[in-house]
Amino acid sequence: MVIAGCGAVSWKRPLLPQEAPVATVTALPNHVRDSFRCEPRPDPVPDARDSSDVAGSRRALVAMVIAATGPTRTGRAASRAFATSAGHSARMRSSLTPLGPPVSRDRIITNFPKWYTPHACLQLKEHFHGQVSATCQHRNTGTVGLRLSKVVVVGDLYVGKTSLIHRFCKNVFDRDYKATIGVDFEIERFEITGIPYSLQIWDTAGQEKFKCIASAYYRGAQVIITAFDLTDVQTLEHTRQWLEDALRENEPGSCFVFLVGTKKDLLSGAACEQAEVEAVRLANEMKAEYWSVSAKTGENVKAFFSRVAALAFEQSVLQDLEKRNSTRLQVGDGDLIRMEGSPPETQESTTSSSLGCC
Ligand SMILES: Nc1nc2c(ncn2[C@@H]2O[C@H](COP(=O)(O)OP(=O)(O)OP(=O)(O)O)[C@@H](O)[C@H]2O)c(=O)[nH]1
Repeated sequence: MVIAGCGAVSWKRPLLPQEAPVATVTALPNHVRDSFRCEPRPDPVPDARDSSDVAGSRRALVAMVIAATGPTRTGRAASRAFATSAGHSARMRSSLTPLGPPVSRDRIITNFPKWYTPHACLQLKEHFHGQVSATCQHRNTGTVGLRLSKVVVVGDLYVGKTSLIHRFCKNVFDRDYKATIGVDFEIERFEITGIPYSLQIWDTAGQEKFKCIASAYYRGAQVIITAFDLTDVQTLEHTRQWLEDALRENEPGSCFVFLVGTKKDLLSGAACEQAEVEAVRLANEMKAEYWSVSAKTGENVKAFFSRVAALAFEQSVLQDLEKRNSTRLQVGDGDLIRMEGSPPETQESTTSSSLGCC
């Protein structure tokens, strides 16, 4: 937040749940500013996996608004909002194009990325599920390649959520702290076993006063990342509450959960090990996968997000296959296609042949 003089404050207006990143507004009139204060929860967030076109057009609109208002705004937050949104619209265009430009080489995943520690990981296996590999080989992944998986990053203020996302998405690190106001997001495109796949990574504000805005964006998450600062044990303790809040907005069992210790560069070997023991214990309680990372040095950042993308992708393909199979079974087993007067054997053979031909 940047003080612009005379009590005027440069704001990044909190996103409406259906919106993309937003213009920074300088010197908001009080009645407008009041309307941004914490209100009852806004409309439900549309599932990110189904709303890319809506978000894309809104994002383009927002970018235009920002372009129009840009010169009147001051402060770092303003330029950051502009840069971010412009980046979004460019990136979004390509993510909406099914056969868009190839992704950069370091976003291509061919082998299942490994866990950080086997003591707190969601899956020990080192290969994609057999069915997933076969489906991808035949390019038969249905709509998975066109979808976005929503990833929500939560945790106390100052733990390094924004820095982690920016290191991965933009390969930058900023030592100056700029609080996130409300939410922001990035879209990252991958190619996983030959199939295009995108993550929509939501950065939420850790400050208590913005929590009610941020929590409106938890819904529809396929992945929840709870971040804490490895040098501040209190932030680890608070992850339990952050996770509870995020899970409350989602279907039970529908999210992958990660616990991420940040600022690994600030700890020596022994101190880091000690902090990790505590974190792994909590990760197991939370049924989360644990990672230690450093946004400053970049250590483990790419490996971590690759793991997130692979797990989310595999789950999306499996869900898609399951949906297709259950649709076939419903058609095959339903009364609608039962042939009146057919003997039971004929009915059965009708059912199996209808399964085989779909
Ligand atoms: N040394 C070191 N500093 C870091 C690292 N990650 C973040 N920081 C610093 O920690 C401070 C807070 O980082 P942010 O990424 O803005 O924290 P945040 O969790 O997004 O904070 P909120 O937006 O308020 O929720 C900044 O000054 C960063 O430069 C890291 O890996 N190593």
